[in-house]
Amino acid sequence: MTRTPVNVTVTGAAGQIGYALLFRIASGQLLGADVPVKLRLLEITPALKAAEGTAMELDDCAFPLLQGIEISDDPNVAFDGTNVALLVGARPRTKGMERGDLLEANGGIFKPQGKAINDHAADDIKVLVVGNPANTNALIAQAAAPDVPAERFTAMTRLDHNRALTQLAKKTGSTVADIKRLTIWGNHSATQYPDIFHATVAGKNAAETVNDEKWLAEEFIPTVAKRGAAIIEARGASSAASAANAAIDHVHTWVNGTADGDWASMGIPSDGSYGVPEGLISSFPVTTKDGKYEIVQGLEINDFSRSRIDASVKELEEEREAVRGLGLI
Ligand SMILES: NC(=O)c1ccc[n+]([C@@H]2O[C@H](COP(=O)([O-])OP(=O)(O)OC[C@H]3O[C@@H](n4cnc5c(N)ncnc54)[C@H](O)[C@@H]3O)[C@@H](O)[C@H]2O)c1
Ligand SMILES: O=C(O)C[C@H](O)C(=O)O
Repeated sequence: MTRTPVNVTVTGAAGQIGYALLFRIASGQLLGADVPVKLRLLEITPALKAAEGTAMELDDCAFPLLQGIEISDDPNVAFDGTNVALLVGARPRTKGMERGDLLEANGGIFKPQGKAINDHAADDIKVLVVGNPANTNALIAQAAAPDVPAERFTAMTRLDHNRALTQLAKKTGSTVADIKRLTIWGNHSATQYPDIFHATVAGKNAAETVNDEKWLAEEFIPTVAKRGAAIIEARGASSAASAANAAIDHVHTWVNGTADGDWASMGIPSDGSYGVPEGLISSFPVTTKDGKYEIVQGLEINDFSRSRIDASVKELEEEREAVRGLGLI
């Protein structure tokens, strides 16, 4: 194998998403079956032993593409020379915690990580934020990394995208492979807007195929937007394997490109497209090629979609104001 290994850092590596993610990265599913990787696991000090246990299991898989594992509780070490950073570890909301407290606690994680990325990561660094609130955590990390191009900081809405694909496939009696051009707009939260007006099912417009606005408004959108809470209710823990799968999809698509005639959803810094204020990290339809993404332009946004996109964007603006008020950006 002659290729230089790609350094991939995973934060929160001893957590449940970390456990579902690391083996897939090491097996080549993140970047490609011919791309060797070196893993850097970042954890808080009390979780280092658990991360070591995961590293032992990774060793025991004898993955041909895995060329090294380093474990650290220091972001300056974990992000040194890294090419792909998956920021998974975050502070969950606990009982009695207000939203402001949650944002502040996560600021204490994502600000130093952003700075460490700024100071130590490789020039081609790509960052995916998974830890919630993902869009605003990405904004915090980005603000702490002024030397890294802003567009390298992204937030995960691919799980929402995948959830929407399956719900639409079930409704239309098709398979997810039949569906193209679905979009998640806005925040990775209950205000997100899964949009099927530009989607196609087996080549036909999805909204026309469904032809059921009541289902769209009262079943599809709430099912997708509240799926995270439904999983927590059912499992007693938040989604892990499906979140890890979406992280794999997000980075794989970013690096390897979207298929002709299709697009994906990514939380990315807005350039002002579709009336989303510049700089907000909001989900858009994107095509990707050669490791770069572009927002799909020229989509007609009807009134039904407009009000829902605006509501989610408003929430993102409020989160941005809150972290600005806390001096985090
Ligand atoms: N964007 C999405 O679609 C999506 C989906 C599912 C879950 N999530 C979020 O992903 C995050 C992780 O979920 P999980 O189930 O793996 O949680 P988890 O609690 O099982 O694991 C989190 C890990 O992060 C570690 N951690 C905490 N602070 C850290 C720091 N400063 N540096 C490094 N590691 C740190 C913890 O020690 C823990 O091992 C949560 O915020 C969750 O809400 C997002
Ligand atoms: O961790 C959560 O709050 C839910 C998660 O973001 C999900 O969408 O499954």
